[in-house]
Amino acid sequence: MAKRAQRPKQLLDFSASLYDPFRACSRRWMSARPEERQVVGTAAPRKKVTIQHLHALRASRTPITMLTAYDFPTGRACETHGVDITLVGDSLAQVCLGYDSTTRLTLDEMLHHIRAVARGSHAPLLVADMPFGTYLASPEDAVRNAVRIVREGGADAVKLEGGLELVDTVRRLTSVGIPVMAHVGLLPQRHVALSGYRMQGRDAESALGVLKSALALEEAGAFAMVLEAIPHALGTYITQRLRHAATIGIGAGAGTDGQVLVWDDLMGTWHGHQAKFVRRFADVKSEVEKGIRAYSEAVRERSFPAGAESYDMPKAQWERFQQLADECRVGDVAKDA
Ligand SMILES: Nc1nc(=O)c2c([nH]1)NC[C@@H]1CN(c3ccc(C(=O)N[C@@H](CCC(=O)O)C(=O)O)cc3)CN21
Ligand SMILES: CC(C)C(=O)C(=O)O
Ligand SMILES: [Mg+2]
Repeated sequence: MAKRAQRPKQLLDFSASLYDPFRACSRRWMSARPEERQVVGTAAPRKKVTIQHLHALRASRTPITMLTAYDFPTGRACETHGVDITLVGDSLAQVCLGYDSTTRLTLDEMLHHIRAVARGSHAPLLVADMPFGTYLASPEDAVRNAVRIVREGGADAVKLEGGLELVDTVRRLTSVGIPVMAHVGLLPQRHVALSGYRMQGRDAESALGVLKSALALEEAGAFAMVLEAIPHALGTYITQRLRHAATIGIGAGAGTDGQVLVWDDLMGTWHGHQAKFVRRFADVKSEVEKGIRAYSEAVRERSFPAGAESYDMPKAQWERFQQLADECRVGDVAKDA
């Protein structure tokens, strides 16, 4: 009895319900109508990740995994393989749409991709970047555009790049019930003003600037924040100074509450410049090459399709067809029509 009181009971309950697939499955089985059971099949459905769950993960020092997704299959992969937060990042401008900067992405383009991801990713918290220029003019403008991201896109929360200048906007969004993930440090949407994709907080003054932004954005209501390209000691320090907002690092060291990477960087399918913070966890690019090479070769040597990959016709029907076909003339076709 005394032993149990010492343990953070609530946190243990969270992790059990989140990660025990059998429990999640059996609960769904009990509540599902028969027609739903067919849809559910044998795969264990995951429980929805909430902001409360994320705070619990932070409190129990369980690292949070966030990964970008840009379409239905990548969204579904995040759902299937246990990612905590699916981010429809505006990096899609570069890695999916071929723009040279995230500043080129429109809200309508973003919405098109959020909707696709949302159809595949149900359990992870679904966060979407607000594209450049959709939250800067005024807090009202930000609310109007964030409402579209939630209502038309199906996102759970929005992410905004910026510091102190966004405090009013974050307060407005959270006050109307739109959860906000902040993004401080390197701000890719401002790469021109920053003279490139440069690490931030290298000297004491600029490090203090990042800390002030982080503290103010938490105070304004951000439930979490991305820390991008800052010294690892600063990433750890900010994480410790925040009272409840979860820090998700990308190039911010191992001391943050979680990590995020761009899908194509992780999979090894991004052909452009690779930042220092990227680790390739898979080599999908070479698999793609292998697949295309083998396919083209098989087509060119006529080994594809094989008999088993083609459709048969009963022999008698084929013989009858040949007779009919031999007698068939253009004039007959016109008469049929
Ligand atoms: N594929 C991809 N991955 C990303 O992480 C990403 C995108 N695209 N597009 C949007 C932004 C742009 N990002 C970037 C792009 C480049 C660096 C980069 O090369 N940084 C230098 C820092 C050098 C310095 O501090 O002087 C590096 O070497 O890491 C960092 C973040 C992050 N986002
Ligand atoms: C890299 C993450 C944090 C992002 O903002 C994006 O993918 O756009
Ligand atoms: Mg982004």
